[in-house]
Amino acid sequence: MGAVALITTAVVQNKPLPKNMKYGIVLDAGSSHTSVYIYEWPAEKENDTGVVQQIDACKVDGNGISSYAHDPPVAGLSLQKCMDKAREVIPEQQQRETPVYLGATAGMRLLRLNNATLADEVLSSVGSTLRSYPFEFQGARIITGQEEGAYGWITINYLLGNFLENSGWLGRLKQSATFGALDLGGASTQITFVSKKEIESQENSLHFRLYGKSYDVYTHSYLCYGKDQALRRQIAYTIPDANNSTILDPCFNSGYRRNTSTKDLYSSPCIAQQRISTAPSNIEIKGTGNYQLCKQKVEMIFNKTQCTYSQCSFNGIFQPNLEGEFGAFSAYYFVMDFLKLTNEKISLERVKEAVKTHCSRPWEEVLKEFPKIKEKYLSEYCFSGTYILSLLENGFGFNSENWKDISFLGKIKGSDAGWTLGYMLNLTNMIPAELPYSPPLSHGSYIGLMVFFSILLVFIILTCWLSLRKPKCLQKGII
Ligand SMILES: Nc1ccn([C@@H]2O[C@H](COP(=O)(O)OP(=O)(O)O)[C@@H](O)[C@H]2O)c(=O)n1
Ligand SMILES: [Ca+2]
Repeated sequence: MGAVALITTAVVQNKPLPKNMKYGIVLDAGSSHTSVYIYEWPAEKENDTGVVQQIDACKVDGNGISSYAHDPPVAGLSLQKCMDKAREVIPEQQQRETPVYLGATAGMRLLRLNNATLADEVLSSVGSTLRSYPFEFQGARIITGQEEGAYGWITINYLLGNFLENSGWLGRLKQSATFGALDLGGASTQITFVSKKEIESQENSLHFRLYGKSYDVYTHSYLCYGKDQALRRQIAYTIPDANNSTILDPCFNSGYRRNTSTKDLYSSPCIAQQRISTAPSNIEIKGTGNYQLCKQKVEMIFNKTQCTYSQCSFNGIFQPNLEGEFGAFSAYYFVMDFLKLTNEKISLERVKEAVKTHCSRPWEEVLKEFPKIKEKYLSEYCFSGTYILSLLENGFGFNSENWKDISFLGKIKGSDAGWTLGYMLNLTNMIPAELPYSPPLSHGSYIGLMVFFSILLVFIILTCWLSLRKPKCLQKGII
């Protein structure tokens, strides 16, 4: 009876308390669109790694907030539908203590370069909408390219569980067990990885201490090298003169046609050096679908000639040798997923063949096969595939050898790969510099051991009792 009481007490007394969940909201105000992410984690475990999970993602209708520069109040209104949804997802009693962060990226960086006042107006418009909700508003700001790179790196390694793996004594012996992060947006692209070599330029160097381990990280954000801005630059290279308004473009499938206004094309600061005064006001782009020619045109935007460091990627930017494995996400994933090239066993040569084949397909055929995909996206996969290959190979220096080290990542354990999770983890101080104390036994193992020892105790008591009784019986028998 004593043993039964012991077991019951152990189980009842140590039953885990009902989970007290916490929530956080991050808005990723990208150049092409805004997404609202909702995260959830158990309050008592917030310093563990891998406990924060994305429970909802909502895509805001329309384009990115920078596209509302002509009418800033509408930028805030555009967020309402997704914020109303957040109010439905997060339990009412938790809403007041749920932080909301908005981080704007390269689209807003470009708007700020064009017109800082308009950029401020857009930010205050989205800020006042977010303040009108019952959450704890923590600010709406333009994050730096360095932050964007760093938080993307933190997100994927947190979700992959790499920090936990490195934190034990065995992990400390390992060289580089984190994944590098490759993020391709519409207006900028980031590359971030741990480097053993000296980082020669201060602005590309980050130092982190996470879960008791130090990381020296290289990062760079290339403004204007997101795929939408790169496409503009590629088109701007062949603007015809006033007498002729047609461009033959090898980066679009043959048979594809698109009209574009030069004013719109030239509105971006990324085209500053390519503007010509004699350009017609409207141009018609006609696709010719030729991968090789497209690649040649795309490569014109990488300047490989000047470098004041021991080595550079392009445009005179220092980059140490690539090290370890990489996770490529955002537009890298969307494009490669469409082209069915995310399987890591596919070699670089086969990827090139597949992009070449896609570029050579007539537009009519592509359109027939994918009637549900938005025409803007569908028409740009030839360019995007070619650009991704050029950026990775010609820009960052990947080759047939280390291509296998790139994994194209959409979601990791249910959460989107991107900078938002890392941003929230940092701002809520959820990643400790040192290893948090954790009891040597988990709840399950503790109960298991209690049960085991209780059974052992019963067994010992029974054995003793039997061995003490036996002689008495025998004695009785003799008598
Ligand atoms: N399903 C999707 C969604 C986005 N995208 C692209 O992914 C990119 C996302 O960039 P972004 O809006 O985050 O821009 P940045 O501010 O990060 O430069 C854009 O080029 C979109 O066109 C895509 O190719 N397929
Ligand atoms: Ca982005």
